[in-house]
Amino acid sequence: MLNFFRLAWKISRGFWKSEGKWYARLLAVTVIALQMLNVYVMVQYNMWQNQFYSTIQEMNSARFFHLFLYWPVFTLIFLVVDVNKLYLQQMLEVRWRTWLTNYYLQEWLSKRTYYLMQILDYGTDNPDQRISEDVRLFVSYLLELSFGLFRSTLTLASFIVVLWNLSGVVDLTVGPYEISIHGYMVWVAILYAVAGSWLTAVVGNSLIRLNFVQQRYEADFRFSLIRLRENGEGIAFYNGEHRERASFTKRFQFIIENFRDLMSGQRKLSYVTLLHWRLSFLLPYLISVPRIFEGKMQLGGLFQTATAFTQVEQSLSFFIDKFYSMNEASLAELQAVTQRLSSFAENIGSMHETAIRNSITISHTPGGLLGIAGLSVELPTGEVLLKNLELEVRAGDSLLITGASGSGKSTLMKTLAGIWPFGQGQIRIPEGESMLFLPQKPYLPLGTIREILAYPAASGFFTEQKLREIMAMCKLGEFMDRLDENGNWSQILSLGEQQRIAFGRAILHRPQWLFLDEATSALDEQTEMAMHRLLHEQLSGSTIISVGHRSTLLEYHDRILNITEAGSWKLSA
Ligand SMILES: Nc1ncnc2c1ncn2[C@@H]1O[C@H](COP(=O)(O)OP(=O)(O)OP(=O)(O)O)[C@@H](O)[C@H]1O
Repeated sequence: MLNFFRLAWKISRGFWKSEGKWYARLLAVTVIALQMLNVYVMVQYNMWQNQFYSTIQEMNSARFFHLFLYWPVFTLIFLVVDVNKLYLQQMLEVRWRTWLTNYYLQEWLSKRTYYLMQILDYGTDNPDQRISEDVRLFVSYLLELSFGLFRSTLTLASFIVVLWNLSGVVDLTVGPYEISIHGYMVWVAILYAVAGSWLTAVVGNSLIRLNFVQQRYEADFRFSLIRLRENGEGIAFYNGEHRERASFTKRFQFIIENFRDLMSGQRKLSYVTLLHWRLSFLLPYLISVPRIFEGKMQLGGLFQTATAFTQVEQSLSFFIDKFYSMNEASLAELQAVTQRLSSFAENIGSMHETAIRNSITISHTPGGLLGIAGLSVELPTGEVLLKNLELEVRAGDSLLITGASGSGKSTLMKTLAGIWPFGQGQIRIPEGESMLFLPQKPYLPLGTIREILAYPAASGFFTEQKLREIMAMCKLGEFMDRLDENGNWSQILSLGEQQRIAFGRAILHRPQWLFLDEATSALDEQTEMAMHRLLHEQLSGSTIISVGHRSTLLEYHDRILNITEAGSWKLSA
């Protein structure tokens, strides 16, 4: 239990010390103050009841009606306090969740943690679920349980003494008959609850749809996060983090907007449910008041008991529902969520350490030169893939990297892109020159073909005419009329078509350095040659470094780096 509090505080403290801390603290203090006010007014109400019934016992009807005027005042205070307490609690929840989601997104995207987690797999399952579902549950459960515990403790302490001192048998008049019914309040309560449930169902109807939509938005948000995890490599090659971030923010916005509608709907429903709850205090009085005027009964004690009983019963059921029931266990769920979030944060930390430990130094130097000195590329296990590579590639050169399957060609490309941290040596990157990496399986973001072609630039970056021209060159003419069609194109297009889209992207972006990692593997030899010819024509000044198996590629490259057995290599012209 102590460990749970420690972990929960570790996850929470950032928010309570963040930029918006004063507003958050003000919201929390206001909710607590409203809760205290609520309990205070409840005690006043209970005292008012004493006076009220004494007046009835004295058969002083004038004073009775005078005291009765206090009831709407109490009711109004209860309604305004309770409804707004919930609303403010939800405002705090929205702010806290937004902060915590942004925090985890920032940590997950920084230092390419999302990609390192994918290649190292230190046991963080579904990071997307941690960010979308667990953060939501953590914030909502923690607030609900903390405020609920506070309120119930205060109420229980205030009313348990009252109930202890008041008890008795309930006498009831039904028409001409006087009967004593044990459990009378229970029957009234059951009927009243059924009526309340029906009314709640009618007023709360719109909440069902809103909840449904909310779940869909949550799932959409989660799915977009899953896509980043699945396509980590492609996004890392494109440095597409900023575009991904924009897409996440947009989807998260839908969640928050719908949640605001939910909050308004819930506010309406709360007026009904809380009015129902408030009326339940009046009901026993209304039923019994005629007999008091007849002087046949002294019901003050009974109704006081009823009020105190309701308060004590509700406070106690909070403990039972939220704390002691291990089946429904909100606390158990909160503990699990806390555990999942803190292990996720720990794994992010160890990924950041891995990135820092990276002993491959990448520097940016002027002069249009890619220089590699003493570069050894390793696997996370320490196994060496490539030993002591010395290589210089000048602007305008072209280099083909060959070698048996599994020899480490793709890993060398990842190292040059700066996304593979395992190994030693120095890489000098030409300063201020644009670089583009095309992997074997291109990354296609969700959206239209126009957005996909422009990626990682924004969709409006290139003119329609330019896009059509490039599509014609890359033999993608059949999709020209579908430029603005939304779809999961990575599922629709063939790998060859996807690779031609990546070529189109390269020509659009005109990088000074282009790295192709088996980027034409799915094309037939003729189309492959046509694509390379196109690159040479369109990007004549660019340096091209390719990984490939086919001999047809030799024609388009000046030099060959062949990775041979056990990490050795050979450079030939
Ligand atoms: N994340 C990883 N963890 C452990 N081993 C890895 C990881 N990524 C790659 N490897 C291993 O590194 C070796 C080199 O892989 P790489 O993809 O660089 O080979 P390649 O020469 O490009 O192969 P191919 O020609 O088949 O594409 C392979 O044995 C592969 O199993």
